[in-house]
Amino acid sequence: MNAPVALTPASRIETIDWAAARATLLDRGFAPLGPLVSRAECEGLQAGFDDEAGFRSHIHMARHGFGMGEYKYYSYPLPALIGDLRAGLYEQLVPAAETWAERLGVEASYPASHADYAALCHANGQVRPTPLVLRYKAGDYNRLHQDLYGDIYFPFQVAVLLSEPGRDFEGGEFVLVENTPRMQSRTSVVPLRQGEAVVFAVNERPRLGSRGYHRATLRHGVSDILSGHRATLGIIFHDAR
Ligand SMILES: O=C(O)CCC(=O)C(=O)O
Ligand SMILES: [Fe+2]
Repeated sequence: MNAPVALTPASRIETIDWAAARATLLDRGFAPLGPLVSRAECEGLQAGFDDEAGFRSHIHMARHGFGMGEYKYYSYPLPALIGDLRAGLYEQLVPAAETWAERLGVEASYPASHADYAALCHANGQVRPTPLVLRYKAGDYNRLHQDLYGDIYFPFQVAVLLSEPGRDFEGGEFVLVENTPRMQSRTSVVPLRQGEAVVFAVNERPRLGSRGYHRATLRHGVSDILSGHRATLGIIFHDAR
């Protein structure tokens, strides 16, 4: 059985050990956050995939060379659960984003609230919502990629696994690959159960080397789904051009 998940998204976000999560994120470029979405909500989000309403576009990944599988971007207004998670997670991640910018030596200021951050995106012509739900079946996969949608981007994003490994699908692991200049790639597999979340770098992370911080580039993807069906909720904090 999965651990019970507290009632509201805000209270679930509060139960996360953010000091530890931010430290892991800064150290490795990703951090598992544990249970974030209840089983009933996971099932509800998956069932909603077949609705026409509520989404702005439906992507068949093979047509774009992204892999195999499909995804849909939500339209505004976002479902309350997703809007609440997006706003609540953003606030907890701002301190890490600021440290990150400092270490990378970039000018960046992140408003305290996601509403203000979204307004910045919108003023820059990035007005289309980016939260999405992805669905894969046996044989599908997601090629390593980055979710950049314009000049403005928040350095982290969150993915929530909506299916239960072993029960609903096999294979289909969430993977991250880090590339550092003059070094070979490093791969990380993030084990997730239904409703569990991971926060990870959208693009680059400051990596501590012998001469201070340098940039390492991260990409994420999903290994082959061997059987069954797998779904994910993706929460990206910047909007798209
Ligand atoms: O299905 C996954 O686990 C990866 C989803 C993804 O690419 C994303 O959330 O940006
Ligand atoms: Fe992605």
